[in-house]
Amino acid sequence: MNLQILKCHGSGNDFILINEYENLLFSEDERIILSKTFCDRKGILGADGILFFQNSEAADGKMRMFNPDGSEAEMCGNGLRCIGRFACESLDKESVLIETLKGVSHVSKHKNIHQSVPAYQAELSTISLNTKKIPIFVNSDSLINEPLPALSTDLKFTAVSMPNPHIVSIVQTISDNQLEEIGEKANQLSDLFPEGVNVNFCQILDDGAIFVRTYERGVGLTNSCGSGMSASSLVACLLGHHQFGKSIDVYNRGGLVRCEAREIHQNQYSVFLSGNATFVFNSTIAFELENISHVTHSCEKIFVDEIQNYGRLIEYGLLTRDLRGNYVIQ
Ligand SMILES: N[C@H](CCC[C@H](N)C(=O)O)C(=O)O
Repeated sequence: MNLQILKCHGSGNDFILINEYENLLFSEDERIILSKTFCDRKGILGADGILFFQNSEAADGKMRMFNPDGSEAEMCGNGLRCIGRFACESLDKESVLIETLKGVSHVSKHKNIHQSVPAYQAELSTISLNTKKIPIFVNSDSLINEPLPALSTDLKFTAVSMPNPHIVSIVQTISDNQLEEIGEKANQLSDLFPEGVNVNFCQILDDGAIFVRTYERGVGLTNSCGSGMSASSLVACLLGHHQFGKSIDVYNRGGLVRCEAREIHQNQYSVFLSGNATFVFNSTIAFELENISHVTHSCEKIFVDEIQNYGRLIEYGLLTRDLRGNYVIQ
């Protein structure tokens, strides 16, 4: 079959977007095969996930997101901005409602985060600190800045459902090796995290910004994780490092986003995640589902200006701040 795809990214977290708005193209098993094959970075494409844009009876459109290991996620913050932009442009709207596995999110075009880098804002509002909702099997209703000895002898964690599962640790310095070790261990402990978990290290920077690095369930270390940066911003407010209702610059290996956590009612939260939704290329993929190992693709359009403008944003980030979270001389 020949399949049109759009490669896109949110803060360096990259996705293959497949438009099924007019009609569904794949069975459930085929979606798993596609995500494992097309996301494989040893193949001709490679990505942190596949986003299926579908029709919805409850909203303007629906997002289904699959990780490279074939698992489906309840939320994908960076992907939500990309699908939100695709929906706005396809439906000629400035804002849309996007149905996800466990809720509906508002996505709207937002003020640029940097010249010529259009930004979109996604509202993550299906959030819970209840351990049963995450789920994490511990003997308490919530886990707020507590040790998890099964993972680490010195770090403390806060568990939050976005509604995909996250744990966040506020750390002094970010070690990729330590994060990867804890991330792998956490996703092997099914008696603690029955549905796996995304693990986030969050560094509070001296100018009020934060730096977040994430080991993603079903992926591993990624340039950034939208729901992880949102979870980390919420936890930074819960632990008194930041104020609810104020925008936080969130730096990451893929660039930067802005998050604003709000307490809507007691113990009910929303996080507004603003950042780029960059289109990279359109391509037609030719393959046979029966023998999907043989895939060819012909690139129809490369979004050169968008790629260059986002690259300048990264340079700016590097000039004013090492994206690994430390200041460098300007
Ligand atoms: N790996 C995540 C899904 C993608 C989340 C991330 N890419 C984001 O932007 O939120 C999970 O299994 O929950």
